[in-house]
Amino acid sequence: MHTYAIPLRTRFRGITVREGMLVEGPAGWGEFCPFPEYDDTVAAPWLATAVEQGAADWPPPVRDRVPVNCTVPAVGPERAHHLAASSGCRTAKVKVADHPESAAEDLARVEAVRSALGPAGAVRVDSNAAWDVDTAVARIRELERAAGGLEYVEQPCATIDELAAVRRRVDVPIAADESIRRAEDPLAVAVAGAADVAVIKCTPLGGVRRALRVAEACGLPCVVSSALETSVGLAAQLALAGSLPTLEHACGLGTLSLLDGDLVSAADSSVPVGGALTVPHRPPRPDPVALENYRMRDPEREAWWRARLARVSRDGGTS
Ligand SMILES: O=C(O)CCC(=O)c1ccccc1C(=O)O
Ligand SMILES: [Mg+2]
Repeated sequence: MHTYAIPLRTRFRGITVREGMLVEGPAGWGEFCPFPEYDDTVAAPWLATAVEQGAADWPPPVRDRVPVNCTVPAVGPERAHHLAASSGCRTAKVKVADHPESAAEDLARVEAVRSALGPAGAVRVDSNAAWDVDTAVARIRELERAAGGLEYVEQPCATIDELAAVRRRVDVPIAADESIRRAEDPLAVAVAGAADVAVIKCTPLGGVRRALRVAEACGLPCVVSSALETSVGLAAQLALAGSLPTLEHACGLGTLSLLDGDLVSAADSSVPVGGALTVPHRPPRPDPVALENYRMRDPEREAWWRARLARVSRDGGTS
């Protein structure tokens, strides 16, 4: 196994360095990278995803290429314009509500992204559950105007009931992300009429096969989205995106550019070309030079990750 620490190019989700481990199975490598604040119970399905990948136990894909969005973090308008324009993607996902006074910056950012993509592009926003219902309704209307139309807004509020309330009051479609983390969640989202789109991440859900069942239970169009993995973990997400029976929206898997580097060779790297990624048929192998480059150098963090992996492999899945 290998423990890594890769700096982020821009702070994302409050983190500046992505840490995780690569673990080798009988048929390939998987990635174990639950965010540091997650407890062992939450981390357990992340390990299941890595174990499934290590067994190369993925369903056969039904498509070779997956269109992706470029992800625009909470940056200024010039940088946002550059990221969207240079991505080659026709869809952009813009992070908003990064801090309590962000409203004006958010409007400038979506305006810049729209001008970069042109009228034919699609702009979606993600507020990571930051708003209450009234704030969400007000902000979504302003953002929609500034963006000249929004494809959807991802997780405007924290709870399923709040999502349903916002959905009744705005015309912009609602996507559920954080509300879909456990296998029983999608049914709750569906019953409440809380969303138009389901954001599915196989990494926290426990693997490609499990996520496919979750997607089916949702009965909604799905967007497969990254958990900020390296190309090793992104391979599982791409296997999921490749095997969904239908795919109507660009996926949120173009996130490698948020990291300073990768753990595989350039040929195996999941960098979008022409706004799309290729579905891998087997897990990519880590590259020894890259592994050394991004090896975890802090012995305390290294020990922390090894202890976490040991605990979760021993009893994390059962307790
Ligand atoms: O969907 C994307 O474009 C990128 C993935 C992304 O935003 C993300 C990455 C890691 C953790 C949470 C999220 C999120 O969607 O909120
Ligand atoms: Mg999200």
